[in-house]
Amino acid sequence: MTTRLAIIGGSGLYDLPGLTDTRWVSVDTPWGAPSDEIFLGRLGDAELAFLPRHGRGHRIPPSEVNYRANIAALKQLGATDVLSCSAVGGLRADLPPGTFVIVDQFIDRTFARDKSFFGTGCVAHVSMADPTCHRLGDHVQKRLAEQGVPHVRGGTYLTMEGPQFSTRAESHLYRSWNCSVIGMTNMPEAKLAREAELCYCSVSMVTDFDCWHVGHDAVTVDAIVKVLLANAENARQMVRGLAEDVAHDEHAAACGCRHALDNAIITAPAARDPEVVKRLQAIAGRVLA
Ligand SMILES: CSC[C@H]1O[C@H](OP(=O)(O)O)[C@H](O)[C@@H]1O
Ligand SMILES: Nc1ncnc2[nH]cnc12
Repeated sequence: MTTRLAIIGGSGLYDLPGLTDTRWVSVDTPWGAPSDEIFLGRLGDAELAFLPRHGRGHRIPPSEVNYRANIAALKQLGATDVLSCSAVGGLRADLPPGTFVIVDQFIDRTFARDKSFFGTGCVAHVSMADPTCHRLGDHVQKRLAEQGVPHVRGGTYLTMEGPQFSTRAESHLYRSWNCSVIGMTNMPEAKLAREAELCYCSVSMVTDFDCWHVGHDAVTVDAIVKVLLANAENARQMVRGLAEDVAHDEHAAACGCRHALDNAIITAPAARDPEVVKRLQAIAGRVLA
């Protein structure tokens, strides 16, 4: 299996200049339409797909992003690896704005989103013990180090429902849970990537200190955008380098993420709903064929 990298661009990352053979393609999925058309292009001999999570112009709020359609569309286009880029608030004093965190754990506090491709007619339970791809994280870390970008390997991303930012009491609560950063989008994205057997790595760029830090004003969109604009080129450069590395990674095919469904489906074959199974071909064809 070849490796194909997809980038999900978060706040401030709505395009990916510098590619060749570029085009925007429209993709439909059994779960509806993704956030926008998907941008395809090449970097050297690497093929890339790019999807702006909130759509171009940032039209879609975090609770209304169709996460299932986004992940399914990337899978349908042949993506094997997903790099998720996000803006986050820092919940630790040693994670100031401008720091990139290669997240490796999540706490999911969202409650108004579709979180699984599976359901009545075909039930599955994938492991989320290690929700991100360590191999992909290695590539990201290497690139950020080469670029001299301040970064941290590992951290817990608290996903809140939003769209309002946290109260001060909530911010302190999440700090007491040892969370590193806070955002509104990585769940259920990471869960769905796992169900679709995609390698998933979240790179979160700290844009603010949320509202817990006595020495800093509470977060505003204005302040976030300023930091995003100042750091967007770091993110783009990292992505461009990563494309080549991922394309030539000999270990990719053996990655455990790509076998997440091996022991996950519990519904007996005879009890599966044929319509549901048909829909699931888009993301689970490997085990349901
Ligand atoms: C623009 S401020 C809040 C907004 O930014 C983050 O989005 P993303 O993860 O797509 O970069 C955060 O989760 C909120 O959706
Ligand atoms: N403080 C914060 N809370 C939630 N999402 C964010 N995205 C960027 N900063 C954030």
